[in-house]
Amino acid sequence: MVESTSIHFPSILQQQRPLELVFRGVSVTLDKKKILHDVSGVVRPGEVLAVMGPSGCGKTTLLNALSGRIKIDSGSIRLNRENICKRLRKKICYVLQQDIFFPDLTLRQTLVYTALLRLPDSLSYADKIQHVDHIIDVLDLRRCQDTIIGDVLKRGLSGGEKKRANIACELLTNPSLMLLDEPTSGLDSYSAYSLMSKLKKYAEKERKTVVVTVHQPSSQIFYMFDKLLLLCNGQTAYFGDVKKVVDFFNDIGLPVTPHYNPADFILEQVKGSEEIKEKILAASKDARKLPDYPEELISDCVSATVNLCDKYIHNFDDRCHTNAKDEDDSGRSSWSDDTQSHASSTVSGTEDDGSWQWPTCFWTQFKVLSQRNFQEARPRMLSKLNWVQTVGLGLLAGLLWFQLERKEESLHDIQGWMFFSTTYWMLFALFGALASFPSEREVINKERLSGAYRLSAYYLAKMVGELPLTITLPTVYLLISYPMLGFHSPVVFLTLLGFLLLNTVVAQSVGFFVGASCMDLEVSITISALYTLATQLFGGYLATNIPSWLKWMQYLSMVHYAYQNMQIVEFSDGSPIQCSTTSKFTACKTNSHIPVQDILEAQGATLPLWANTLILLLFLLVFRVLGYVVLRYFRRPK
Ligand SMILES: Nc1ncnc2c1ncn2[C@@H]1O[C@H](COP(=O)(O)OP(=O)(O)OP(=O)(O)O)[C@@H](O)[C@H]1O
Repeated sequence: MVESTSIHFPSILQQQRPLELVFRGVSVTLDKKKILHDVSGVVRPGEVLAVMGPSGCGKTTLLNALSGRIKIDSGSIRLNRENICKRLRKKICYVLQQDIFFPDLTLRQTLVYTALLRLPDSLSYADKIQHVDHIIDVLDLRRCQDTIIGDVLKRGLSGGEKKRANIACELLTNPSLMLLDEPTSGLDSYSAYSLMSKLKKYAEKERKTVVVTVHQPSSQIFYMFDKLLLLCNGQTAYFGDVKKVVDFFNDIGLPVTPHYNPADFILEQVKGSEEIKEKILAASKDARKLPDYPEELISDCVSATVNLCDKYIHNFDDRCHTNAKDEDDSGRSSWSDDTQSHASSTVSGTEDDGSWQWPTCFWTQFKVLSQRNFQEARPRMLSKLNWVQTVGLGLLAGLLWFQLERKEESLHDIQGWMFFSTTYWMLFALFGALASFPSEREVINKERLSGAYRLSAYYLAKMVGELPLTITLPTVYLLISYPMLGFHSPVVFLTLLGFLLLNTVVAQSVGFFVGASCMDLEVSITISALYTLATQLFGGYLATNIPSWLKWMQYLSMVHYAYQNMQIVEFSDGSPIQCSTTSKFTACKTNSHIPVQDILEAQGATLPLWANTLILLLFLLVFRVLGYVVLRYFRRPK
């Protein structure tokens, strides 16, 4: 980390007001299990509060509560004496324990897209890029800026680099309050120290309020914190100055062994016997009566004891109004328009304007997300393996049905090629969309929770950004196989291609809808397999004598419509099919060629081209809308 580099924010981002965080008597129950009981603390601008405690004591739950991601049963969480609300949440950034990114994007691309989405439109593109460069230098990420983020399958950034990348994304927006869940986990001692000292300097210099959860800090890191909140079974075991914690333990008869890391010592105590835990918790309760216990944790600032708070109110802009007004404002804010997200680090141009604003307009969000979607999906959708598969199958299909004659004897083969082509691209698109969804969902959820963009902008961008990639491979496949079949009409080729692509895009919508609806990948694969196989059975090629009571099923088969359309085009506009001497078509008794209608009826087709197309478009619309509704109302990020 570049120690000498301080953080310079563009002037528009410097308008952030320092925030004092006060949480008092916070209790949280999850799934009927009491996780936090009466936890209190205060962190002032420029201070770093460390939340420590054994695994499972409720550190992450506390950060979730402070960020507004989970509801509290009782108590209050206030920023500058104001109950936390939607408007204030945008000033909070929450660096999650997990590093959630698109694995195929480079670090620089990730940061640039974050800046373009989360910095206000009033900043120019050049300023945003300059700011990204600056943050890259501050967090000493220049050497790895062009490395992909990576995941378990692809090597990319190291664990420490990912952690810093995670923080860099949040720092970009110059948040007033930073909540960091175990930022040093997985780092070596030097990197951990370096990161914490950078955060400490940042908090001091920029008057930021920082809360971090840590597991086992070194003593060097431990004394870097200003305040400590020690949790034991979800209760406060100690809250106060870090420098006084040793005295606290000494005073209750648990003296810290000399030359022993105090952080290790106190953690061992709160993991000790029930008797010791009781002793510590009782002493912590008694400490609330001591004169140096923060006043704002004793009295309720808003309700009655305004005088106590006056001491702090002068430090801050008194534009922070009462809670009632705020809730009223936020209820009417545009935030509720398109997202259910709350915790955010987004910066909008002006402060305290009473309503929530997206950092960028819809058009910017759509443009940036389309670009990002294209860049993120390209390596996945146009991977070497997919090229090999497409070219290989195009050649194989071309060789299998090579130079087919336009005779009744070849009819079944021509139809076989059409049916294979439609079903193959249906499966490819549907399962492709399904497989990409679980990892994408995590990133979207994180970004929706941070209030980075409208869901509608993301959704539209996803459709548009991926479209060129979705249509590339089927086009190549058709370009290879169609001429090999011996068919040469460019008009027929283009029309067939149109229907093949429509079928592919419809299948992708179904995959996206199923992926969005099912949280469990196995369930979504099973549902998709059932649907696609049923769709094939009722497509009109495999079974031509469908029992009348099951006939309705073919109307749910998207392949049915695409396959029928391909036949209508090929047999109407291409060269006609010659009757055989022993033709099964009655029309061949008087005709030398099979009428198109007879070919279609033999396959159970009844609808004209326009009707099949309209139904395919309806499939597309319905599944796209359903996918949006599911994400908007049923799969809200929590
Ligand atoms: N949604 C939930 N429903 C029920 N229990 C939960 C839920 N989320 C967390 N818990 C439980 O709450 C307790 C506190 O979890 P939390 O993740 O806050 O602990 P932590 O101190 O951050 O742990 P660690 O240090 O291991 O990350 C744990 O016992 C956990 O199993």
